[in-house]
Amino acid sequence: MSQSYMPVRPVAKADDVQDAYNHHKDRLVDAIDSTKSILTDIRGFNKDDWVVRYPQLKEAAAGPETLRRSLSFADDPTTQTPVRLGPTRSVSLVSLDDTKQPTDTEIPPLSSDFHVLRLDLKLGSANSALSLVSQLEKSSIAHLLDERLATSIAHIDKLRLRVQDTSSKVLVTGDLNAGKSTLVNALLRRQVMPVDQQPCTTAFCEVHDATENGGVEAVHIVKVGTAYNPADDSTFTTAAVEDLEDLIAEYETKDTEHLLKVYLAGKDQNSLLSNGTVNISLIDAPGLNRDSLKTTALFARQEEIDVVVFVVSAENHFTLSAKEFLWTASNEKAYLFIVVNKYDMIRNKDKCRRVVLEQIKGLSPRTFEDANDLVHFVDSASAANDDGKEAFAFEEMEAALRSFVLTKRSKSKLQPVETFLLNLLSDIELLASANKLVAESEVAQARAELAATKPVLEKMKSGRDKLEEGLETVEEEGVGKASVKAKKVLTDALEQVGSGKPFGDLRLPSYPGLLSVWDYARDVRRTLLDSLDLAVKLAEDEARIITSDGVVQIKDLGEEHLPAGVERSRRIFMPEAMFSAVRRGKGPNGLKTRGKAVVVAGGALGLGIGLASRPDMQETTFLDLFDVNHQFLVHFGDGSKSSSETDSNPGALSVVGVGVGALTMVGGQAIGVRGVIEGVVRLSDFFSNETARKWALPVVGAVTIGAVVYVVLELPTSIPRTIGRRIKVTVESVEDDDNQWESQNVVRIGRETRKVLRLASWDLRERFRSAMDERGKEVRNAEEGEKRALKAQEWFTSVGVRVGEVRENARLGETVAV
Ligand SMILES: Nc1nc2c(ncn2[C@@H]2O[C@H](COP(=O)(O)OP(=O)(O)OP(=O)(O)O)[C@@H](O)[C@H]2O)c(=O)[nH]1
Repeated sequence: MSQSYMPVRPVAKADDVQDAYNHHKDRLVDAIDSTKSILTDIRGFNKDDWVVRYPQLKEAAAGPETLRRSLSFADDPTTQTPVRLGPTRSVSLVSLDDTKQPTDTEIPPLSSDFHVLRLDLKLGSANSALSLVSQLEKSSIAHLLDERLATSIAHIDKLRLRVQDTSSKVLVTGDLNAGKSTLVNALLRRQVMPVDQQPCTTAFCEVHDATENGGVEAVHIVKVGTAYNPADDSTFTTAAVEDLEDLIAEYETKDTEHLLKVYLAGKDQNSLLSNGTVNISLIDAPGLNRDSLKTTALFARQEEIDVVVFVVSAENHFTLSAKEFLWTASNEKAYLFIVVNKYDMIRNKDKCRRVVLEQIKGLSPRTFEDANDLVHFVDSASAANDDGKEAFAFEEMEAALRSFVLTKRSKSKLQPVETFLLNLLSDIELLASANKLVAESEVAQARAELAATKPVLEKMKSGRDKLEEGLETVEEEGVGKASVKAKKVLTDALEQVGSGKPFGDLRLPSYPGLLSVWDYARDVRRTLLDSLDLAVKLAEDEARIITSDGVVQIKDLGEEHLPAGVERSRRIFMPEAMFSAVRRGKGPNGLKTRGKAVVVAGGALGLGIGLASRPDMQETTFLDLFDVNHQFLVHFGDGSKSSSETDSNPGALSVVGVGVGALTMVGGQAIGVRGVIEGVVRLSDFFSNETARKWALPVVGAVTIGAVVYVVLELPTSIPRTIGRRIKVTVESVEDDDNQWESQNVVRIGRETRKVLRLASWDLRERFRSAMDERGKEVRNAEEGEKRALKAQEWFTSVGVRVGEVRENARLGETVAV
């Protein structure tokens, strides 16, 4: 008697397996949901908050530093950071402790590369791939990663469906006439499949619960070449369950394989189909022979076939076809469930068992290793009727099959999902911990940047008003000084010219004699006009010096207020360009200059607006020689200047005036109005006297000659005085004060000074403003960067925690007890 017949509470064991399976399944579904939510969150974070970096780990050399890896990122493969790889593939920076020899438990069991989230960045040859990777930007890698995350989420959804799928298919196959249909019927607790001593099963009969067909018992004959859909009756023809035997007999004569879907109602609660956890459908396959072998092998390979039950007759052992099938199937499915049927017919059961097991050992070693659970010796024919040890053996086999289905499902459906989840979670952990390191280093970097830029910005902010004040002061002081200086120089010059003296180092021409008096007057006029122009030039030169000084002060202000690293103004102040005209067109040589500016220096003179260049000022008139009107006014002055003075013609009174003037000046000094009146009275007395009248003519003639002589002799000194006075009067006689020569020049010099200083100030202000804007932007960026990196640091830490929780809650990685 075999030990397999010993009672081992098979049903209780099957229940345990079922419970374990259900727990395993539920935990996996939870883990799948949590992992999916983490992946979705990473996608969202990658999209909205942080460009997730894709880490690459390189193995360190073996030896005491086994735990060390170097971490780099796909977008920057050249920068490598030494890291320590934790047991769950979380990475952390290498610390001093890591120099110690790692213990066995610390050695990371997982490889350092990604499993699920691996990006296929290596395109083309190794060299070009390297250059490609280095060219990939952070964002494009993040995009690739996002796609990979999306694929993983889609895959996870499929896994969830697979884990929750309760349908399971058990293919019953074996040698011809081995009792497959009898076994299926016994498992169904109903005579459904035709049983005959002759080989009779010619079609694949897939038995389902009638609930899958709306509770209706029926046989669906699936049309060859169509995808079966129970809801679409164009994909099958229907027959009654009772007619199954006839149908199968009918197919016996035909060559093509058929698939029959058999829906059964009112199934036995204890049958294999009512598993409670999975809906098992039994497929009764045709007996194996040369013709059916290939088809059945192909059928068994289908993914939805969870378990292959191989039925062998204890009487015949394995045929060649059976061996071939078992060999192929065991290579693919590893474990097979073998039912040695018709065991009742065997007398020497031990020998039979030994021989059969020996054969199984050769054909499917792993099935042999688990023979107690996977190889069963039964009598299917009497299982239902018998309640003795045959029935017990059958029951045990049934329970074992149920457990095996679940165990197989655990291995074929749950285990791969669990492995996938474990890999995915450790990928997430690697991704999160590496990004956490990046975030940490970015926090540090942002803080370092802030430490460098914030004080500079603060200093600029607090110095802004001071700079503004300084620039205003320089401008106002410069303009003030230049104006005051100009006013003084011009006033002095005008005073001097007004008294007939030239200014500066200019000299009056020497008197060439009476014959050239006209030329003399012209030259004197020119010299005196040049004097005023010279004064203007001097005032301009002073303004240039003052402006240069101001420009230097502005430069100093720039040095004081502009932060290091900001480019200083490249403008070079050219004092000679002040008060200059920019002429375009013709160069000094008369050639056309293309758009090149020619600076004509020399202020008012250079601009052609000097007094000496004004034709109206150059004109020499008779009045430059004898300003009789002036003489008269000096001696009989009405106390006010007359604007008509310059253009009045000499009349009789003027002539008298000249004479009187001459008279009065004979003595070398003016005798005053009273003296003149007295003289006139005496003259009238004199002319009323006879004798006097006789003498009058020669006396008057002598006096006139004397006067003329005097005037002529005085010309070298009187002409400069006269011309100077006239020039002074002319430049001062403009009605509008602002247009007066002096004030006009003072204003012009002040304006030009202001223009230069303002330009320099504007330049500095602009530099200061843009530097401040830039520093402000840098500070803002660093602050935002710090905030973002801090958030990322926190977020990736939480991802690590969540991954740990998922792993722990689902008890992933623990061996599932079945
Ligand atoms: N004594 C005994 N006879 C059995 C047993 N199982 C099946 N038989 C008989 O063996 C014959 C063949 O049984 P089937 O169930 O038709 O065999 P099968 O493997 O389905 O045959 P095909 O599908 O036609 O290859 C029938 O006469 C059964 O009564 C068993 O365990 N003990």
